[in-house]
Amino acid sequence: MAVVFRTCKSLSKNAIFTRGISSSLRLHSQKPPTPPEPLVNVDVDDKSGVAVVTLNRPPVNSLNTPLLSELKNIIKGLEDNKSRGMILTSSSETVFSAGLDLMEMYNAPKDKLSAFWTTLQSTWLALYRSSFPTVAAINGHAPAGGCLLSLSCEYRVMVGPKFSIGLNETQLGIVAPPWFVICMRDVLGHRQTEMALTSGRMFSAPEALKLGLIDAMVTNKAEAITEAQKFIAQFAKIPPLARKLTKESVRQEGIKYMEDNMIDDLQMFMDLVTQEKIQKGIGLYLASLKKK
Ligand SMILES: CCCC/C=C\CC(=O)SCCNC(=O)CCNC(=O)[C@H](O)C(C)(C)COP(=O)(O)OP(=O)(O)OC[C@H]1O[C@@H](n2cnc3c(N)ncnc32)[C@H](O)[C@@H]1OP(=O)(O)O
Repeated sequence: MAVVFRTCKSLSKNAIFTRGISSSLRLHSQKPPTPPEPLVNVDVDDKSGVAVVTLNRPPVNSLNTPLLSELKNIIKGLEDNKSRGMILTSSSETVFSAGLDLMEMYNAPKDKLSAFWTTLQSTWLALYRSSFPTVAAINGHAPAGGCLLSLSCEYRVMVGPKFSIGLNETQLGIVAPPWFVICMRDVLGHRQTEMALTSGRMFSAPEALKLGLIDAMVTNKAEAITEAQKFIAQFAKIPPLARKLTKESVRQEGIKYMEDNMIDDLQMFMDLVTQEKIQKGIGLYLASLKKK
C-alpha cells in the first residue's frame, strides 16, 4: 500500500486514493479535505487575559471522550499560561450541553467505557480546582453533565427564561456519583440538593435563579459573556496565589474525594452502567430522544 501511495502521489498533489469494495484502486482528483472543526474553541482576550472557551459539538454538545479530552487540555494550557479567567459557553443557540454522551455509555466495550469515565474524572478535576476564576455562561439547556460543568465553575450566568438546568440522573434511572452531589451541595446546600437530586428535577432559568442554582439571569449570550467578564474583573486586584489557595481550601472536599477515590469511583460507574437493566433504560431513553 505504501508503495502504491508514493507512486500515485507523484501524479497529483491533491489526489486521494480509496479502496472500494472490489478492492480496485480509484483515483479522485479533489481538494484535500478541510480539517474538522475543533470540539472546543478558545479565544483569549489580549487585554483582559480572559479566555472564552466554547463547546462546539453540534447538535447538543454531548460530552464524549474526545471533547472532554480537548477541554482538559485547554484548561491545562490556560493553567500553564497563568490565565486570568475562563468563561465556559456553547456554540449552540439552544443547548449549553446535553450532558454525557449517552452513546459512550450504551453497548460500549469495557475499555472504552473506562477511558470515557477516567477522562470525565480528570477533566472535571482540572476544571473544579483550576487556579483561575471560572464562569459558566449558560446559553441553552444544561441537563446532567451540562449542569455539572456549570456547577464546577465559580459563577453561573444563564440565558432565560426558556432554558432549563439540573441534575436529572434519577429520572433516567441512573445515579449521580458523590462528586456530582458535592458540586450541587456546594451551591445549593444539603436540603435543596436532596430535593433536587432525588427527583431529578430540571429547573427553568427563573426557578434556578430563585433557588441559587444560577447567580444571574440575562436575555442573551452577549449579556451572559459581559456579566461573566464583570465577575472575573472583580479579581483583578486579588493576589492570584491567595485566591488559588483559598479556592482549593473551600473546594477541598470535592478535590480530595476525587484524588482518593478515582479507582473506586470508576468501579462504581462500571458496575452500574454495565447492568442489563441500566443498559436497557439508556437504550429506551436514547430511542425516546430520537423519536421526538
Ligand atoms: C452512572 C452514570 C452517572 C452519571 C451519568 C449521567 C450524567 C449524564 O450527563 S447522562 C445524559 C443526560 N442528558 C439528558 O438527559 C439530556 C438529553 N437531551 C435532551 O433533553 C435534549 O436533547 C436537549 C434538551 C438537550 C436538546 O433538545 P433538542 O435541541 O430538541 O435536541 P434533540 O433532543 O432533538 O437532540 C438532537 C440529537 O442529539 C441526541 N442527543 C441528545 N442528548 C444526547 C445525549 N446526552 N447523548 C447522546 N445523544 C444525545 C438526540 O438523540 C438527537 O439525535 P438524532 O435524533 O440522532 O439527531
